[in-house]
Amino acid sequence: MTTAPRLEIRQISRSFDGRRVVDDVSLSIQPGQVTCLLGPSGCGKSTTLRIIAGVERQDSGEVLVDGQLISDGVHAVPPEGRGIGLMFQDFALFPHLSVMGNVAFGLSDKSKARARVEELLARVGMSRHIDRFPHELSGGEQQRVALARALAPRPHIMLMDEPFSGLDDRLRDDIRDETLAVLKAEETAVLLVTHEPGEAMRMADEIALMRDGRIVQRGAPYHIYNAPADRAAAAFFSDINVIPGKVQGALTETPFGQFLAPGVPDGTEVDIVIRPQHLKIDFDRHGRGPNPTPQDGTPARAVVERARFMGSESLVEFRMDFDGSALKALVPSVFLPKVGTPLWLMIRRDRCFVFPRAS
Ligand SMILES: Nc1ncnc2c1ncn2[C@@H]1O[C@H](COP(=O)(O)OP(=O)(O)OP(=O)(O)O)[C@@H](O)[C@H]1O
Repeated sequence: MTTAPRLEIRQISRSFDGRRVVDDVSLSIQPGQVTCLLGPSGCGKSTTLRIIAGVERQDSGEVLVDGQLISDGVHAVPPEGRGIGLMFQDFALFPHLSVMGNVAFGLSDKSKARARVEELLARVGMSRHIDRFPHELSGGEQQRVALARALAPRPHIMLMDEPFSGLDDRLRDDIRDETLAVLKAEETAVLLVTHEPGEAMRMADEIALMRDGRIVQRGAPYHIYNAPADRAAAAFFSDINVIPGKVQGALTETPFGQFLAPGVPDGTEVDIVIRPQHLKIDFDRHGRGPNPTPQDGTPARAVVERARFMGSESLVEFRMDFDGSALKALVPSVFLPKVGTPLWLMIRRDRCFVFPRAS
């Protein structure tokens, strides 16, 4: 038996001043699943979230909760009737209410409120602060209380818009992990908006990558990172190297030998994309490089233009002998070559992506 997704949106669109900022967006989320809506600033993430929450209306498309239609652009269940919890970056606590008062705020059955508040505060590690007021708490503590408050009415769905962006890095990692544990334990379906790929990869069961109002790719973090839909999708997650080529007879010529481009018509310009951590470096042996292996392919000589120590890694920038193009490699930081050193580069062919060049 298949059960309806906890949250489903179908072909949602919304325009402002004649510009489509949400364009035919569909998504579905199961109980206990975290989906991250990831994309650059202004791509339409928050508008999508606001439509689901019911504080913005769509021009077309449907929102369903547990298979029930709650909004189709004409009829809409009001925000408070949707069973949806919200947690936004600027969702401040009520300053005049204690932690207890804040977390109990959305609970209608006051006789059971104390037990529920205590349960949630224990879960977010805030039990001993139950009688404090917001101004007596640190930013991270306030965020935990905000999470407890959002979860108190047992929402089936939680919408989170950059909820951790006000926190410093270390605290943010801890609170993210705690939040995730609590949301999973409560079987809440979560849609989290972020523009940070690191946050999405850390939090998400599924990432929906959004650009110019559209979802350009959906999948598990591992899949999106390792099989990006296009060059921009690859570039969103890390620095990339782009080796340009032109296809002749299903092959393209590069400094690293020929690359297969099956099914690509002759004359098509392509970009071969590789992340800097997938370049290998080897020493120059009096003008000769390492012996090629089938996986690494042909090595190519290059000269170090810049090398930066970055803690656990070094970022080394090269100028290729073949055509003067520039490439970057991320290598363990025990290796920090001097500027001007000739070295040999190899690229992990199984980690390269070949995309037709975008015009
Ligand atoms: N009420 C509105 N009236 C006019 N334009 C709007 C309105 N709300 C949003 N927009 C525009 O729609 C586009 C998408 O905005 P949205 O807030 O959804 O993007 P976002 O991806 O969440 O960005 P950010 O990460 O910066 O919050 C932006 O160009 C924004 O200026």
